[in-house]
Amino acid sequence: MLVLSRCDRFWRKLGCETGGTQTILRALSDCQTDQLSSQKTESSNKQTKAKSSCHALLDRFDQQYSKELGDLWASVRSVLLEPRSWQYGVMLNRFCSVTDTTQILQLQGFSTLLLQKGVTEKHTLPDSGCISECPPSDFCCPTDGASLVTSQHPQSEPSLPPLLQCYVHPSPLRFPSQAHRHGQLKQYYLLNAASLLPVLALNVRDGEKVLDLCAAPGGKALAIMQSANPALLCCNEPDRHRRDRLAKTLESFLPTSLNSGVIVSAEDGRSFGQNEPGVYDKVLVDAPCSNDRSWLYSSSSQQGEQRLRERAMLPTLQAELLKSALLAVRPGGVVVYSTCTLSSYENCSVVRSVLNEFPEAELEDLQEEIAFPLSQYFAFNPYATHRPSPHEPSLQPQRWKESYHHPLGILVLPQPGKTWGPMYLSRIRRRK
Ligand SMILES: C[S@@+](CC[C@H](N)C(=O)[O-])C[C@H]1O[C@@H](n2cnc3c(N)ncnc32)[C@H](O)[C@@H]1O
Repeated sequence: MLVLSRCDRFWRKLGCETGGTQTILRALSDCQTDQLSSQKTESSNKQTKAKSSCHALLDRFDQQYSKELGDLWASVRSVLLEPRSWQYGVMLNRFCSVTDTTQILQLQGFSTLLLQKGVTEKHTLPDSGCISECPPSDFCCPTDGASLVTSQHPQSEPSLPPLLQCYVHPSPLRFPSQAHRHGQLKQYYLLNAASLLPVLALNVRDGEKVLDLCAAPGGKALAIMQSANPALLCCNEPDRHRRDRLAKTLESFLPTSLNSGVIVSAEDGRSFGQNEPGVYDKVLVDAPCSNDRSWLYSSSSQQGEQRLRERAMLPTLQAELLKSALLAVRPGGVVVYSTCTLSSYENCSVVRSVLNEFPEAELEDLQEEIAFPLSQYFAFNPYATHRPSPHEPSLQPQRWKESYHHPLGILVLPQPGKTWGPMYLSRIRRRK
């Protein structure tokens, strides 16, 4: 397996020279040679480098998730306990040239995962008048260099066709992260591809006002900006250090010409709805949660115990954030609630309690829009991809509220070969 992160030379070339496919291919070939020679050392170090999981958390997960997921827990558990099997997604930045990166990704066997509206539509690029019929791998006008927005000119016209592009690899090949370079936009963002699903469910349209209530470090805010041109994206994060990270992420990926439309705020999300009632068309609540993947690798047993104590408090905070979001969204607008835990206490129980308190809130189905079309890439909870037979009455939204066992959303379950997730998402519309 080729692990590119070990190949500094290659990435130095990519970062500095940003061009010339030949240069990149030469560097790639150097990299492969280096990689082969390092494989022996790597396998001999395998034992010492393995992360160790926290017993207290694993015990708790075993107790809870074997009940909640039944037989599926064994395979989810095997993925969570094997970080070397984890896949990584590479989300491209539409605000700079990604042609070289795209070529490298394709050479490495990556393929596009998510193609959003407009991918095969004809787009007129305002600068050049050039009409490009965009293939999945290249959104820029292929023949007209003038219309290419490059990383050397990061402040160029941002009104490119919205297109959320994420590349994934069938094996756990990790693409290296890009260093921050002053005055240059980054070409891609590494993420768990399941993180894009809440953004797809939010389905932001050009000109909408959007609130990302819990925004740091900013991955989903970036994905929103890749997928549409909102009139306003307010990224809220109360934690100072995390807010600094968020600001840095936004600065590294978005041209300054977008600064007036993308703002950072520092409120406690629980009071946002009261302070700005009915202002937003769409609100994302990517809630603080017990992040199963990373919590499992807590640095000490004390940290693990501490997290278990925090875990008990999370559902109350999450419900307050979701209620606040429902106040902040306009009548007819949409709220997406998401977490990266498998825990039903932080997922459907939170959604259920808020739906019960908000008669004007209506649960929306994500099966047709997300789970069915994307089940080739992601493993969902069985309910999400269950198609009722003609004789089986399908559950109507009203009945979902009453059905205790319905997950009230969809859950991405890490599985061997589809290691994305955990990611829970639920979409709620505020009635007019
Ligand atoms: C799961 S992370 C968000 C990840 C982010 N959406 C992304 O995609 O990069 C949850 C965030 O919620 C923030 N948070 C915690 N308490 C909050 C509160 N009361 N109001 C708003 N955000 C809060 C945390 O500091 C954390 O940064």
